[in-house]
Amino acid sequence: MLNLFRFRRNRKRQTNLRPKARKRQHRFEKQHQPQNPRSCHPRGPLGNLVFKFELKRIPGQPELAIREVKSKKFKTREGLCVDDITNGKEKIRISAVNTINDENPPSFNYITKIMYPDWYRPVPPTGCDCVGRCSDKRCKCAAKNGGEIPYNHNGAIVEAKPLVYECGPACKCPPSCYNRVTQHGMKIQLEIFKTETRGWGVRSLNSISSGSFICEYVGELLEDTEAEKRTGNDEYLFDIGQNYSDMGTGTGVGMDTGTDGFTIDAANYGNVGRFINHSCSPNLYAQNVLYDQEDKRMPHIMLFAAENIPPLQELTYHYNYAVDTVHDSDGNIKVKKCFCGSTECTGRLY
Ligand SMILES: C[S@@+](CC[C@H](N)C(=O)[O-])C[C@H]1O[C@@H](n2cnc3c(N)ncnc32)[C@H](O)[C@@H]1O
Repeated sequence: MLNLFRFRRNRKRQTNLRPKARKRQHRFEKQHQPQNPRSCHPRGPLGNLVFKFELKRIPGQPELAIREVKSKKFKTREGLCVDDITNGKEKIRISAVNTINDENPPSFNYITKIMYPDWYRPVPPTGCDCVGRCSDKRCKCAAKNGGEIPYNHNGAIVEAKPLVYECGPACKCPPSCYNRVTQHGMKIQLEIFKTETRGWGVRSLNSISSGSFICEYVGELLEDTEAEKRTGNDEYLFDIGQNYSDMGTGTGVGMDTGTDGFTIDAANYGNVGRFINHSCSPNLYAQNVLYDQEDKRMPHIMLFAAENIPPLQELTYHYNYAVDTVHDSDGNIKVKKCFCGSTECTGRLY
């Protein structure tokens, strides 16, 4: 009632105003119009209705992961058992968190680069001549990728490819070139955590957008014949040949290794990639990448986000085992149940 009264008084006063001032007055009145008593929504500065909502938690609804991460400082995080499993070897530290039991993560030698065999002599790839920035049309490396740089300007991979060629040491472009992504290493803050059923797993403290580079699968590079001798300890074997022949879709941790190929063993020497579990509905995929050498039989295995991933969701990829093809040292078929928990779970890892 009071508002209405003021409004009327202003209208009266308006008649004595000059045109410019009247316009201003009009605008003011429009913005501060009394509300329609039947409408419960206030009006904003432009006279539009403003709808306000209040979000209330359902009783018992769990806290959002993002809050859990942001509200607690690292040191006070529940279950924190190792501050940095990399011992300072990565640019970003990777913590280990165990809220299940008192176990610490298994010991292994943390490495950040693939360990090549003694006989290995890398053949450096030919580089591009792009002085300023690489572009789809002129860059020789883009040409190797089918005429386009496989990343966008945010560093996200555009699509999965059999093989991605990044610019390398012989290229004239600067380190900031957008065709250099995985070679700069991990950017996403990861942690390892103890799961109920699958040993240790990996998750991120931040949300991850689709196409982001997560980490490389690093370990000792072995010839398949050498890897086959490690059947008793095959939990961390990644068959590169399998990944390459599958045109970038398959992976193959612990796979039956074929001949004439290479395998990465991360059991004794490895990085955080060794802790990434299998899921039948994975949120990561393994991408072959070459940049520092030319041999297509041994590309780097780089893991990328296949979708947007919220904070603290476990990161997984598909190991791509063919069921009944994994054998123990006596030649018997090994059976391993899958506990990924996905609705699409096939029940068997191998
Ligand atoms: C590369 S390691 C992954 C890290 C492992 N969880 C650890 O604690 O070190 C692969 C092994 O993890 C376990 N694993 C991974 N994904 C699994 C799944 N979905 N179901 C059951 N076990 C799984 C299996 O023992 C498998 O051989």
